[in-house]
Amino acid sequence: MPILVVYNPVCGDCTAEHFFNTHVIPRLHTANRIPTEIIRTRASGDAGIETLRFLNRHKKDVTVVLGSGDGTLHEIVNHLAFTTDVEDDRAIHFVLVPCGTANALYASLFRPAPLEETVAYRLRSLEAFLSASTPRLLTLSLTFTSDPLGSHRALHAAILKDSEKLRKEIPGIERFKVAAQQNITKWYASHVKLLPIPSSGVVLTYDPEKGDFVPFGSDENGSALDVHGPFAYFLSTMNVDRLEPEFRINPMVSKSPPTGASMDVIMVRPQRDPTFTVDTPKAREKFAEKTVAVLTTAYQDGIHINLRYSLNGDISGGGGNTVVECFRATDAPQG
Ligand SMILES: Nc1ncnc2c1ncn2[C@@H]1O[C@H](COP(=O)(O)OP(=O)(O)OP(=O)(O)O)[C@@H](O)[C@H]1O
Repeated sequence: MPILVVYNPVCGDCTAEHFFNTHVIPRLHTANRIPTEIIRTRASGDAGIETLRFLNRHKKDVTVVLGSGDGTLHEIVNHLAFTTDVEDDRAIHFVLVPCGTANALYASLFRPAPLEETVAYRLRSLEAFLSASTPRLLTLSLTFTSDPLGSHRALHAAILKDSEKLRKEIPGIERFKVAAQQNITKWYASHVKLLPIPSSGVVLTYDPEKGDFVPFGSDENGSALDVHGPFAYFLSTMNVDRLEPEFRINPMVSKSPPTGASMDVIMVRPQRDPTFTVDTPKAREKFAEKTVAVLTTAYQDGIHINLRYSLNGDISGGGGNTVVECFRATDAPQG
């Protein structure tokens, strides 16, 4: 199978090229899997263009050994998704070499073994490929955004956008925390319609008592679930249980893996706080302390999804509403 090696020299701390020259390419050679082509991206968008060009040159299944973070992989997938140039029945195997900042997909698929040395950890996907292990299928979603007001972004998108401006100054994952602080008092007025998972006909919600998903209340009849904001945090994920190696924002992806195509939605809605009365700048500032507190516990192996309010609005071990809501649903009409 033809092998395309692509790396992004500016992702993460800009060491992908060195890592590839020192470890990845020599390892491919010793395993006698000689790269068909090696591409060093020159600009944003290059990885997608080069992958498509490679696919068109080699009319069969291909392997892409990709040295980057999540963004470059996302670019390739997006580029291929919107082209009509590639036959549908082609298999594209990705071998991920984490060189980016967060590497959420890699960190979700591969957990470091105790005392595992960093280079060996980063070569796990490559070694899996060389030992012909069975590839993992991932779910892809096609998202259409229609926002009549044009200006609303959910907290997670806001963090990503603002963290990009900090890349030079803070090359590591710390920039996500700084960007989160810059956006934490914002609330996002919006409304989301969650559609039932086709295989079960229901929208699922996480129940901390059961430690698992259960059908959402009255929606066992299979109807869509309307969720109204404002939202202090909103994220939808597929395939990943974490957004950086220790920030396990959606532990249910690994604890209770989806059986078919679905997406998980994680949200914090301030109006679930029993002490919420009225939306004022002061109330937002006060609630931001709770958002920070609850999201910080995602770093403790994702325990945030079990936290509930007590009657006085504290979020430490009460029996009221969950602070974070976690749903499993689909985002598009089926059939
Ligand atoms: N040669 C290049 N010059 C400038 N930008 C590039 C180049 N090649 C790729 N890019 C861009 O670099 C950006 C960052 O890459 P990527 O997202 O893979 O790394 P990261 O942001 O450090 O990691 P992560 O997404 O895991 O946090 C991408 O948006 C991509 O378009």
